[in-house]
Amino acid sequence: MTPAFSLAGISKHYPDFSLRDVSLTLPEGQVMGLVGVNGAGKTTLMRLLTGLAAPDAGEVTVLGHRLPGEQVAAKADIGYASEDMRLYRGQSLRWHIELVRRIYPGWDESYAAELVQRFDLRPDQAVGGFSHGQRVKSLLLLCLARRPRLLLLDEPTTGLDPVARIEVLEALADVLRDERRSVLFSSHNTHDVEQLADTITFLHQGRLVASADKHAFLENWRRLVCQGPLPADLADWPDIASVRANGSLVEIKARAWRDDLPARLSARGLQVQRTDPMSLEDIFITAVRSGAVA
Ligand SMILES: Nc1ncnc2c1ncn2[C@@H]1O[C@H](COP(=O)(O)OP(=O)(O)OP(=O)(O)O)[C@@H](O)[C@H]1O
Repeated sequence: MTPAFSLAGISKHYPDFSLRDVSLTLPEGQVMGLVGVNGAGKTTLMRLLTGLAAPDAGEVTVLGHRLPGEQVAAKADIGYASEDMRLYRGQSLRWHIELVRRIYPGWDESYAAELVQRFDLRPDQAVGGFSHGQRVKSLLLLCLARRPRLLLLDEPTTGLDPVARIEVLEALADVLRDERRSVLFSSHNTHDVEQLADTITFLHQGRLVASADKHAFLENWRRLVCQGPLPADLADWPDIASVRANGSLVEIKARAWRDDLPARLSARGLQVQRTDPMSLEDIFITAVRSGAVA
């Protein structure tokens, strides 16, 4: 099956920032969450996928089309919604729908009408009077009703108050459940992507820190609380991402959990007292600090 996109050895350099050697594939029909702090390179990565920016090295292929050469063909099937897209404040949502409908032949009129209902939007009100949440939902509607095969959503929940954030996430979850389209969805917030994504990719300072199936992350990472003397070489074990000792208590974060880890620790004099799963947020922070690379 053709992947929704693949990035092979991508680098992009700006004067004060570089995206370095990123290789990443999104299988068709999957939802990938792209998580990173401010300035991690999320928007840069999205812009490379839309053809708005060209890589300095590596290959970008979107829906089987090589970019930038075949970007016209690729763009017809990409829906991109980002924070800096603006609606015309004095115009209504209906006016915007008409504008986009005329540009895109694949526009699905009845789906647009369904999304107006589902997102609880007033199509005849000027969008300048919409709340931030309503504007985000309007942008999503204008993107989704084109029925693109690949949806790129750049931080759709940023700047929303908690109520609007939940509303947008629920609306998106509904839509994505129905659709099974390919989606790349970026956020600062692991909680947001956790609800929607099948796979999660962590980006930090322009590098891919880790990328895996959401359940694999949760399976592979564990926090262990142990008692005993700290073996000097523990931090070098390849399955251990971090070690913190406080007196005789030792906290270990394991990145490749296997059932034999407690026995191996015990053989070195460290008794495991408890083993806990880790949240995606904790996994992200630990992966970034330990410099784990996908
Ligand atoms: N056209 C450009 N020229 C110069 N620098 C750029 C350009 N575009 C992005 N950058 C720089 O690249 C870095 C990464 O920016 P990017 O917008 O990709 O990060 P981000 O992860 O999306 O951040 P945020 O979460 O704050 O939106 C930033 O330091 C930014 O200033």
